[in-house]
Amino acid sequence: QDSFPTDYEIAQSTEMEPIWDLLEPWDLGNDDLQYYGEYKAKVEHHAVERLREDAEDREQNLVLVTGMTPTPLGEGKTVTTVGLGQTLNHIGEEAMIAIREPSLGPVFGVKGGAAGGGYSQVLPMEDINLHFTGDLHALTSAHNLIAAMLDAKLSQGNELNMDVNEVSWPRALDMNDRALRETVIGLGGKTGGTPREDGFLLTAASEMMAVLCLAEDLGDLKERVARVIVAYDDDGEPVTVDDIEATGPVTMLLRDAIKPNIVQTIEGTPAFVHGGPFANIAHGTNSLIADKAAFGMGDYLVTEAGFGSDLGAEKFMNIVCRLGDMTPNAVVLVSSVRALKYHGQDMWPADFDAIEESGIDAVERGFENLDKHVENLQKFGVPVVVAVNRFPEDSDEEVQTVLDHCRDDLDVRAAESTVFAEGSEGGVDLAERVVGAVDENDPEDFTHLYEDEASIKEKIETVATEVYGADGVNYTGSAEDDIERMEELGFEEFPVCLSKTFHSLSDDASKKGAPEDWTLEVREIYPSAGAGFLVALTGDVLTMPGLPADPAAADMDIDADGNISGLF
Ligand SMILES: Nc1ncnc2c1ncn2[C@@H]1O[C@H](COP(=O)(O)OP(=O)(O)O)[C@@H](O)[C@H]1O
Ligand SMILES: O=COP(=O)(O)O
Ligand SMILES: [Mg+2]
Repeated sequence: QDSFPTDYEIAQSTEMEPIWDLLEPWDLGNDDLQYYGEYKAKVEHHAVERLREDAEDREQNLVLVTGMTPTPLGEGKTVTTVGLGQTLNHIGEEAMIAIREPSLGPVFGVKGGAAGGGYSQVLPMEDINLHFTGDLHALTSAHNLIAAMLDAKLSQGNELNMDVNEVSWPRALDMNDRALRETVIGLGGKTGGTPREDGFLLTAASEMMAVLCLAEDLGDLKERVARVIVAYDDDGEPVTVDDIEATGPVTMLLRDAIKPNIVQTIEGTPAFVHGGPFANIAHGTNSLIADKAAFGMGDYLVTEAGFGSDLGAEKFMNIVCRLGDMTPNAVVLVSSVRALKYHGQDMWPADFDAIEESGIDAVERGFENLDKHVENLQKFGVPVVVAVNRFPEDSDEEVQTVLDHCRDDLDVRAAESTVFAEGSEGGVDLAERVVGAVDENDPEDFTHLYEDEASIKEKIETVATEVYGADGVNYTGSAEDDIERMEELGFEEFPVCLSKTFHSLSDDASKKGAPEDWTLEVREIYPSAGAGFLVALTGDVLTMPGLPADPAAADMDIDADGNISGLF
């Protein structure tokens, strides 16, 4: 691939339009936009409201992009989302894109940026992958203001009678720093506060992120912030952000972050890039505000849910579409030859690059994983289109084997996609099959996997058995007591967001394919009362990831003229 330019080189060689010129034909003018330089903007509240109203008179064809269980590098959902959005416009449809904004954790870690790649990127990729418009910084500050005000209450009179062992609000940082996973704070004697165990989670896993992504508008955001539970008192009663008098200042810190960011793709398609929850430790899709605004601008909205369909897509269907009252009209399942080969045998993610095998049988052995993801998605009653995201090292024969398997054995639409290497020229077959799927779809067929009235255990067990392929669920740690507390608090009707490894359909990262004869371990359940869902922790999933010994950061640099290298 030496000849192929880097993502950054392609981005730098693209002549971007000033964002005000780009958006003018899409009915967004100067007084609708808060500019962050020439190429980035936030959409003002009144314009979001107008777009929501405009959406009532438009077709709202919602296309979700998900994937099979990925290798540690990712299989191209963001690339496919951007590429498909570009291609739909290229073939004459009016399409919008909505994706999440990157976290510095993965940018400097293993996966790198989240602005797409090749000729299917959102721009300016170096801004978007670094500080963008400051939303992640604002969310980190908002999260930590709550933590600081909580500890101030705790160590200066504790008039709320908070139980020091029942504080449920850690600190946050937008960096993969395992050393901060478990900490002891309040040291230093009388002036140091109240000594207690604490820790950090990645900002993407903060309930502040989830609240931002599910809020309707600034007023709703404030009400949700107020409801966030940060601790329990000596009687086991919840203590909220409002109880510690932090609602106002925290919402004030998010007054810009709540406005959706809008940028452009390499081919000049407008794209919302807003909110950034991961799909393993959080719910995994961009803000509802961006989705609802996008529906007012185009007849198609292409949006991405993180990691495999067992994570992002399951949560999109069961949580986001439920809370946001949306109905997907088609789902694109991104597959790759490299991921299929990866699923031919059990292996730890770190051993991924050990795959040398080539040829058809190596690809065919991985079909078990792809088939399970297709089967899962069909349970939601939404038509599936498999995209074979072609990498440079793939042979025609390997790609054709996947297409034939999908069309002949699974009887689902499938298309080769080369939107990475070619932009919209490489996405026409995929886009046409997506349009076909949307045209044939009956939105009435869409269904959640469980009803609001189902019990908490029924919800967890439905996802575990129907989506992950588990035989059942084993509740360990505090899980049983937590469920009782959730029921006492009246949260039984909340949907459940399962936090699980993304390296496997199961909760064991070394298991590939479609693991059978296993039981899901759920060890803790806590409420995201502001977001409106419960979080169930499984296995050894980490809300504060760590950096590898050789992080992507080590290959990044900037010269005296500001030219960046190594960012991808
Ligand atoms: N067809 C492709 N050829 C080469 N590199 C690709 C291709 N598709 C994706 N990539 C690269 O793989 C990585 C993961 O892509 P991304 O779209 O972020 O995946 P996901 O969103 O599924 O995690 C990125 O570095 C991206 O540039
Ligand atoms: O939450 C994870 O998202 P990606 O799969 O797009 O990295
Ligand atoms: Mg992605």
